[in-house]
Amino acid sequence: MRTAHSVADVRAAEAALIAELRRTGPGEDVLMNRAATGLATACAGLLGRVYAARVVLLVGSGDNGGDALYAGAQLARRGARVDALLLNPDRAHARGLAAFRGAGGRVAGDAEVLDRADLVLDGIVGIGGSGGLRPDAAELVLRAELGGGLIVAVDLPSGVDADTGEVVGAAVHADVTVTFGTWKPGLLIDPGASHAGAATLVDIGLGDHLPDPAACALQDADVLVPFGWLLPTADKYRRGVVGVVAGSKTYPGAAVLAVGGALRAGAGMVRFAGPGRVADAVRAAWPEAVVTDGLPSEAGRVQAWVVGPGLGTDKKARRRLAEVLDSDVPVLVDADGLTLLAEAGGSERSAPTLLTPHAGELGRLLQVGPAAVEAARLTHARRAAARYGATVLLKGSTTVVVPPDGPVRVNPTGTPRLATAGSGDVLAGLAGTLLAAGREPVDAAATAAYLHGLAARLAAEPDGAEADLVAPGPVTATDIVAALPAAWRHVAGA
Ligand SMILES: NC(=O)C1=CN([C@@H]2O[C@H](COP(=O)(O)OP(=O)(O)OC[C@H]3O[C@@H](n4cnc5c(N)ncnc54)[C@H](O)[C@@H]3O)[C@@H](O)[C@H]2O)[C@@H](O)CC1
Ligand SMILES: Nc1ncnc2c1ncn2[C@@H]1O[C@H](COP(=O)(O)OP(=O)(O)O)[C@@H](O)[C@H]1O
Ligand SMILES: [K+]
Repeated sequence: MRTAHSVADVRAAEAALIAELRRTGPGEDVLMNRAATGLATACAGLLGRVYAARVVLLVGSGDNGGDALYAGAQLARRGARVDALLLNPDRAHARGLAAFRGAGGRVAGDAEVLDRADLVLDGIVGIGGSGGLRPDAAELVLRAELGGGLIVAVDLPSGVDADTGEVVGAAVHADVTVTFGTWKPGLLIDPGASHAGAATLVDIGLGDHLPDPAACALQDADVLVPFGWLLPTADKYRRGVVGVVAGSKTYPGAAVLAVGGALRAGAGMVRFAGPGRVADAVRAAWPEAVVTDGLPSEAGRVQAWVVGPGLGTDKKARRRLAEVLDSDVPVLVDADGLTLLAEAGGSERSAPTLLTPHAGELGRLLQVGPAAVEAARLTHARRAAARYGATVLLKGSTTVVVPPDGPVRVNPTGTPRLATAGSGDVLAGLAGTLLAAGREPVDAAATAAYLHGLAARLAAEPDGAEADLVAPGPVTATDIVAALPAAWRHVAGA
């Protein structure tokens, strides 16, 4: 699990560690020196040959600039030609600047050095930042970007909000980000995540001083293949019976895709309830589904419901949604189900509810526009979780899962290949089965998003989940369903 901590928690952990270090001996700037050593090592790796390389530091007035200066000093000692552009010369980190000068680093009088740099270190602002870059900093960053050298962000790209990934105004687009002590949520969540480039973590010893994370991102090893599959005593009820209420005359495909996602998530049984023609389409595509063209209440007992994909918003759809929400089992509400839920202002339920909106649907749930949601994904997902007393999986360029309390999950397997009609229906079925198998909503949602992204990557490039962006060829929602077994095998290491 990749874990990220809030700025407040990072600061508290740093203070505790510094106090401990002071008791046992080492003096000033010891953490900053650890950070700078990790940073200089990463830069040396990127440069290949440090001797005679041209490095420029963009130095703000806080400790982030201090990191850059100490790292610049180390590179200068190894023979790099290092120039520092001080945004606020009177307030640059004094000891860092002295070390930098002592190592042969130079303070540049002109931004021209950016035009010829092999590598630019962005030490303008780190976790102490607020808002976008100030105009003078933004001008230098633009020049650095045009200069064509590699841009390495110190701790996080300046202008990105460390706690949320929000970017208000200008921000650095880094090729690489070297972050210290722990991940920051803003490096995992868009738009911040797309400013970070390839991000790496340098350990500075905060370990024991860090509390529970604010956000986590699953990795392969965290996705547990349901044990029930392997038990000789497994039966279809123990593996999970999921009910799917989806599709309409206009959108029969949504039902077919949601049922496909549910089946390929390993359901013991998928029960489907939908109107005649939709039921026929589901029967034809998935003979293994147990289909009724009656109401959800006539479908038989299930351990979780999925309601909403392609459902429509007419009177019949309302009735179906109401029946499902009245049940005492976990319910996943998606798509048209969310539009109806937004109209109703919510629903009182005894069992957990999982909402899976995209930005437009989340906007409807909160009466704000989709652009506002995209710009502040975590903030809005949190608001919806609180308002609706539900776990919220917000889809899009970074899928985030917000439980009513506890750490947020951020999905690392997402790929723009998923942005194809019907792929959300597959995700709904997939997450619904995991709910039916007894997973907590946050776990069901995060695991489903992880497998969904992985399946899209594997559909594009069966030989490697990592290669998805370079592999040619489009991926359809049906391809994602077909690749789900390969995604399970991938996480199981088979
Ligand atoms: N505290 C510690 O022990 C450690 C801190 N470290 C570094 O210290 C950083 C935090 O340092 P600080 O708390 O001094 O804060 P920062 O250096 O992140 O930023 C504070 C300074 O930036 C200015 N500023 C704020 N928003 C700005 C914006 N949008 N545009 C331009 N300037 C802006 C502020 O006026 C202030 O002078 C971390 O990100 C990390 O790089 C590391 O050295 C590890 C150890
Ligand atoms: N830019 C993107 N990067 C990664 N994933 C994306 C991107 N855009 C959309 N997705 C994913 O694609 C899926 C689309 O779902 P949704 O919007 O519900 O579409 P539909 O209703 O057509 O099925 C979601 O899983 C979402 O997270
Ligand atoms: K920075």
